[in-house]
Amino acid sequence: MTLLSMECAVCGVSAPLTCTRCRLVRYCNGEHQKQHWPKHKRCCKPFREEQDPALGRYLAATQDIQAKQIIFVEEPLVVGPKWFLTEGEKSATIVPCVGCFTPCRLGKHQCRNCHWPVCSVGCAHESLECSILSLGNAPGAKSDVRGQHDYFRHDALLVLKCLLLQRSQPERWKALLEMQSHEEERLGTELQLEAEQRIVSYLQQRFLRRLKSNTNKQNVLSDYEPELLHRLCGIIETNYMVIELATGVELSGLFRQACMMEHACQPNCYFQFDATTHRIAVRAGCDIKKGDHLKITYTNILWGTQMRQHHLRMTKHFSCRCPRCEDPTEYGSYVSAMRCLGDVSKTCDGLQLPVEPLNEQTQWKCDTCPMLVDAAYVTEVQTHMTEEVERLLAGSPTASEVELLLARLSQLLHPNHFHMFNLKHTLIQLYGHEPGLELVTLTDLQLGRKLRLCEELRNVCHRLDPHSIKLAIYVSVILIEIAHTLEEKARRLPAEAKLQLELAQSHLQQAEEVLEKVQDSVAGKKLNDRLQLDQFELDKLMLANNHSQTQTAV
Ligand SMILES: C[S@@+](CC[C@H](N)C(=O)[O-])C[C@H]1O[C@@H](n2cnc3c(N)ncnc32)[C@H](O)[C@@H]1O
Repeated sequence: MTLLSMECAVCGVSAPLTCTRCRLVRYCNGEHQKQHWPKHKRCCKPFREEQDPALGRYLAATQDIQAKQIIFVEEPLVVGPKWFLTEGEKSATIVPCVGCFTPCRLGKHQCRNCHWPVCSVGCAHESLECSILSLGNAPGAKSDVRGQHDYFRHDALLVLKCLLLQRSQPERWKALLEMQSHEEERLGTELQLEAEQRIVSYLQQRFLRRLKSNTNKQNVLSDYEPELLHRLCGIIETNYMVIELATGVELSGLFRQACMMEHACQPNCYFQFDATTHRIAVRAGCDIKKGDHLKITYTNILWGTQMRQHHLRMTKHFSCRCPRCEDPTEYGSYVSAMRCLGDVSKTCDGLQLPVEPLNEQTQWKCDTCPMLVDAAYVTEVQTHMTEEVERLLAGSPTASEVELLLARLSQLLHPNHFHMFNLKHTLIQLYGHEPGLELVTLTDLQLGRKLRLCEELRNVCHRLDPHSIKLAIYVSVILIEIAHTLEEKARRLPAEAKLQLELAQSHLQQAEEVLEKVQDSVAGKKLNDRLQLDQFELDKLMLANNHSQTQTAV
């Protein structure tokens, strides 16, 4: 994907000059740049960097910004392999090429100098990085696989890439060290312990300490002490952004400006990557007013407040105080709400909500009876349910298995609770697709249930993310499934066919618009392909319906 037009903003010919302030608009000559300025100044670099004791550095709009407008585009300070690896990824036989990050088989091709895995013998990588990696004793391609996994720790490469900026790109190094690292908050935490074992001591023992005894390389780096490496781990953990390539490969990147955007549980910006240059484009997800902060979401906005807060505290070391976090109902979505079970003498239909949502130890109070429960009870129930839901969803369940768990959880949870949401989102994709449950075979009751579930889910998404900035994939799936259901209703009720088909068409158009935001992601592309087919099929259906109506009229 090319993020920016390469043509002159005035006459459209290929343009060599760029506006030096925002670097977003191009011109073929100075005359056209001058001519365009009265118009361009209304959107040229519409933000500035500011500082706040609680937030640190952040970005604020200096003028009104329209939805979808590109706010800025920037080069990465550093891009490297995925930062947070699951246990499975740590022991995978397919690993990123040390040169271009293309997935390659461990032991197939190796760099001639450092012996790290490469996609092909000709794929070169950065020479300084290669010379440091060549200080290690790489295991041979035929050696024990566990030994190879232990040696080729590609997540540690990201830290090495950061470290090498001190020599190769001093400007970027300076910008990197200005980033928030939360060094003090990390001291003694599990995150720091893990970083010590997996990254810091590994880089030190296998490569960096050997610099001292190597007369040619002694002065390559002025600082590679463990404290600096821990600081870099903190910077990465606090700031890294996930870059998803069209191939499905996930990389991690650090960006000077984009990483300054603060977190909010309802964001107003989103970003897209150029897979070739790894540049990032930050866009407005909705209209942004002058003075508003530019905000993205660092966590999963479908989680309830307690889980989001926990995740942000553990990884980013702050407590979010956005309006959603302060609202026990989370904008009326009730995604954390539990059902009140009443007491031994009386059952109750009320809902348990956190008294102080920002307090991890808060009590939960019923909105109908005086019943209070402790945070520990809620956490225990939630943890148990998380395990059950994850286990079920990991095993490609059938619709009836999902219905069973839903029925069980509905005794304890609000229908919109995030666990219920997850199960229902799976269910709408099973009704109409599961073998034996294709649309034509669904009973009217099942079809009606599918439609009701879709509407419930859409309502939750709208409350949490009214502009579908973070939930674009979820929302487009819901819209597409609504369209399928309406098409099937049209087939069953010829008298209403025209209306139902037009409604289906409008849902597919909405899905297309929502998908624009995620057009560069693998899931977004896949959904978009499916949407094109659906639109084609719907057009055919509409034509056939028009034709049969004309025939009837004649
Ligand atoms: C990606 S950095 C953002 C840039 C950072 N403020 C700086 O000065 O470099 C993330 C850190 O910014 C701070 N931060 C971001 N959003 C915040 C929020 N909503 N409330 C409090 N602190 C926030 C936290 O310290 C967090 O770990």
